[in-house]
Amino acid sequence: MPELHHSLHDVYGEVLRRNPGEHEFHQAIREVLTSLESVVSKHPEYADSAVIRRLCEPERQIIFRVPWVDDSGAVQINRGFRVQFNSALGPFKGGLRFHPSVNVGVVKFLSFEQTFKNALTGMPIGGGKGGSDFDPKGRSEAEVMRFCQSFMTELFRHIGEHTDVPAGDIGVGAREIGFLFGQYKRMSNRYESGVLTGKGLNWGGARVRREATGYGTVFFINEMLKTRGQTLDGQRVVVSGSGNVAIYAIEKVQELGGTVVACSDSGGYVVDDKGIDVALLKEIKEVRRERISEYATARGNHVHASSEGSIWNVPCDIAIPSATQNELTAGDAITLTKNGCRLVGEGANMPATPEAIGIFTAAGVAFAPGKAANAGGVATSALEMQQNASRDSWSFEYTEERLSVIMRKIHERCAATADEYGSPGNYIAGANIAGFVQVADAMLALGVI
Ligand SMILES: NC(=O)C1=CN([C@@H]2O[C@H](COP(=O)(O)OP(=O)(O)OC[C@H]3O[C@@H](n4cnc5c(N)ncnc54)[C@H](O)[C@@H]3O)[C@@H](O)[C@H]2O)C=CC1
Ligand SMILES: O=C(O)CCC(=O)C(=O)O
Repeated sequence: MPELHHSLHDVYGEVLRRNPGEHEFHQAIREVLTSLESVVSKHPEYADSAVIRRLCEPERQIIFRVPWVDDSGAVQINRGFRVQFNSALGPFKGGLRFHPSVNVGVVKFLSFEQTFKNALTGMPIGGGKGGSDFDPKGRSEAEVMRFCQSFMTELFRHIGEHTDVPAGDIGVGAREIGFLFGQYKRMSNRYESGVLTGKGLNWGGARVRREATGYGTVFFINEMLKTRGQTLDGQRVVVSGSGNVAIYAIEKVQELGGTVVACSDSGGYVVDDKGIDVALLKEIKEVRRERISEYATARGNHVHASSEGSIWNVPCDIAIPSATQNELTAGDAITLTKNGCRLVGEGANMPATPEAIGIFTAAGVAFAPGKAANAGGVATSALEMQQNASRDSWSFEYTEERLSVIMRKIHERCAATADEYGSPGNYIAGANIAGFVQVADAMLALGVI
């Protein structure tokens, strides 16, 4: 890991001291600060005005108790979080994650990343993220509903279409957004469509929001390939995860001529050399909510399922990690590179460890960071907010075209910024610097707040 310029080193020291044990948050901050070296040497005003220090401190952090009654009548207690990181560009915006690994450090890293990602979309949205250590796995629909109602009973006083607009993330899809929206409506006595995004199509949701993160990631990868004179046609692709992002990334890769040969869940992975059958995957994951091993059972003998080893052992040209943070390690990066992988696009938030990124960079593997590549989800959420504000509903084709233009512009902006700051082809530097400059300039204009 490179040494930081002394002013950035001091900022990082303060982050470590104030946020002990929050490793993912430290990791996300360190990556951005490393990219800012060239910015502070060109523009010392960012260091002078303490804007970088202010940007590393969330505006507000909310932690609350979520009590609920399970199907056996026992009282369960979970912890709820919402970190409202930065609202210089607009209302806080970002998803809710329900997973046992959720803690304040994870939510802080996600909301910090979200701030830059949202800036890159070019939409007027600030950064936030939230969630709970609630584990939806194995819970009945009635339990999930009671949990969501209790969670919103506290959250509702902190959100609003002009304040903070949550959406889904791991463990939170259209079903959970429905329960959350229902409780918000009941508590506030307002049909405030713009308070949550990812809603169902017949109650204020936007077409393409479900597909947007996965499709957007593939649009971004397609732009990267174009700069190399290539297309997705004939490429062998591995996508980790089998949730919202993964399913629609797989769908779009195959629509554009690539073959996705493997996907996974937290229990293992499947290899299907004929190409993942997306309709079957949707049936298993979205309808039946079953394990990925069921895919192999349903598909027949040519599909190999494994609960040992790593999905990254499967040879591919392109890897799209779309499950969770730090899922792709240095060892995985070495294997992927040896097996001929030439491009990695992050569908998830921070799925590659810093060591893995170092290995890809040294090997000349093109690398797209999540805050740029997966920004299509939140960008389409902003399109949902636009439709809600104007009481409108756009067609699938029109919305997908808007998404593809947004992703092309994000790609152009990251590439141009990387060139401008002396790191051509480095999308990490391009994304971090472009996002930072936009948020920092807005913060400077708003005074010391
Ligand atoms: N849903 C969205 O619009 C967006 C999501 N993301 C990010 O994409 C990633 C995936 O999110 P979603 O698809 O929405 O969630 P999801 O809950 O729909 O799917 C998550 C998938 O990851 C798998 N998974 C979780 N932990 C795992 C582990 N430790 N090892 C292997 N697999 C694991 C799950 O089994 C599931 O297949 C997350 O990092 C999320 O923050 C990023 C941008 C937008
Ligand atoms: O659509 C949104 O507001 C949330 C998307 C999200 O959580 C993310 O980009 O990581």
